[in-house]
Amino acid sequence: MALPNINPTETKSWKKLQEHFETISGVHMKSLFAEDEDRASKFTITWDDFYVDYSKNRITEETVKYLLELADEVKLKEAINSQFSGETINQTEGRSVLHMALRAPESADFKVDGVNVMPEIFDVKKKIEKFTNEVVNGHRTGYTGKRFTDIVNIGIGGSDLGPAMVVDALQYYKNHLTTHFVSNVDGDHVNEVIKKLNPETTLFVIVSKTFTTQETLSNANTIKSWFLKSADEAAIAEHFVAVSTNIANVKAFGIDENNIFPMWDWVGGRFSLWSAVGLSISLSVGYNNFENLLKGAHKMDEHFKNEDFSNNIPVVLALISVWYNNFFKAESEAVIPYSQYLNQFATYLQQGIMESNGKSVDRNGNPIDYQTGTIIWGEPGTNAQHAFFQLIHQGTKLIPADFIGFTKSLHNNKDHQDKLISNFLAQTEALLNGKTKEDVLAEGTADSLVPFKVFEGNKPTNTVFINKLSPESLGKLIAMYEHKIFVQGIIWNIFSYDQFGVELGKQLANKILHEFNNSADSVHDSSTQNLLNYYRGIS
Ligand SMILES: O=P(O)(O)OC[C@H]1O[C@H](O)[C@H](O)[C@@H](O)[C@@H]1O
Repeated sequence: MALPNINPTETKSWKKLQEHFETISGVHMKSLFAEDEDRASKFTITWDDFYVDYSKNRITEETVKYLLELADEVKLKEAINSQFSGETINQTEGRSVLHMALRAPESADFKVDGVNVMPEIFDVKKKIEKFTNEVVNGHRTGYTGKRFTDIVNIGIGGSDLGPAMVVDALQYYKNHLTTHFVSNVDGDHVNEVIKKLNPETTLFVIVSKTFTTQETLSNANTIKSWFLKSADEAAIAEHFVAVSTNIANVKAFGIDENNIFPMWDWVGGRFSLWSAVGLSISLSVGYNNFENLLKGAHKMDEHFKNEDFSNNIPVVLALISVWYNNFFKAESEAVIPYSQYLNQFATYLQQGIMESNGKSVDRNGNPIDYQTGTIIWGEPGTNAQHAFFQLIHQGTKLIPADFIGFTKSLHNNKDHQDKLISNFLAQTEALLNGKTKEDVLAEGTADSLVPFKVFEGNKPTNTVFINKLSPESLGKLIAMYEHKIFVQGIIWNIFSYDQFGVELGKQLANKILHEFNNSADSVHDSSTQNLLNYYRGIS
């Protein structure tokens, strides 16, 4: 069965939202708060250890009502059911989209082509658990009998960003193994990592869903050659494992069959950290913590699937984002985690959000005349405050922002935590209220400086306050954004699970690479041709 196929701009609710927008776009949120003392609690969802306050948005109850009607009109509920029941909702690639199955309990029933996939998921999970325990406990050793000290994840895109972000985010829970990530085809990346490694004690995890990706295969081959300078071929079986759907290519690379961790084409690369792609997570924080990450994501799946839309965190966040994207014409959204552990979170989300929803044709293949995927960016607070917050506060662009914070710190330093959270709260308050001319004058500011010190305010934020950063709460948070992506793709009537837009550059790079060593027979524009000649002349 196909996904619903409804042009959102032709729905009744879209028209209502358009008219409603005209009445609300000039309203300051300050007055919305002043008019309704229950506003904050009306627009707050509490669920498990999540407290999500979306009251600091340019919305009223009427806005939410129309947005919820939009969700109904585009048949969001049906779409969610189609996804969870394993229908081939990735229609352009003819695949199901079932990363939720990877974090479901063994008793769950997720079917692809009528076959329950839970048994094979659990076979691989058991393999991950056994392998993790053997490496962490030192029962599995390198070719000279020494225990492993270092793990190198070799992958790119979805085979790198998720594991890298999670390993960094969960460093508090880490064991003695040092984990490295090699992704870029830039040889300086792999060589800098190699400098830190001892071949006798390093385990290499090659992660590539397709096992055809230029960057990953180049890095894997470079590492293999370096490794073989100290070890012989037989040692590869002890030091190299692979995660892939392409078993034939993995074997051709020389990886022992027992060292292959399979994945499936119904797991999109950017949603794959829950599969064996997360092997380096499991190795870094131990299998139990990896399980807890999955458990958290599963809880969010249940919330998303079963909760009424008005109280459904991913749905509400997605609708608010559509409101800004399509009515206020906001181009970007910032994600600001008040946790240094989430340093790579925005980078990770960029792939998930922008690769999924960066589309400009609808599900009929027709060009779209409304906005789709938002630009995502961000950095942890408080650092971000000292970098780009000026533009959010006083620039000309509207940048809705998600503020993510944790009520408890992991190292229990109350002094730092109070300072961190006071900033976390103060920023959304400042963005809401701004600072009036009267306030500025009352501070004794010279008249000539007043205009520069006035803050308009009325800048929207969502606050996602979570009890504490743990594998489980991180799993919930990531899954929250995954479902937000899905909801937006449904509303915009696009296919969120293909990424044909990354192919053209790859094809042309291969052609140019060929030309570096062969007489050129293809024609380029004069700019590209000059640059190519310039490189050939001096390289
Ligand atoms: O895991 P791989 O097959 O090596 O793919 C790695 C990445 O490369 C591709 O170009 C896609 O754009 C990404 O979605 C994918 O995650």
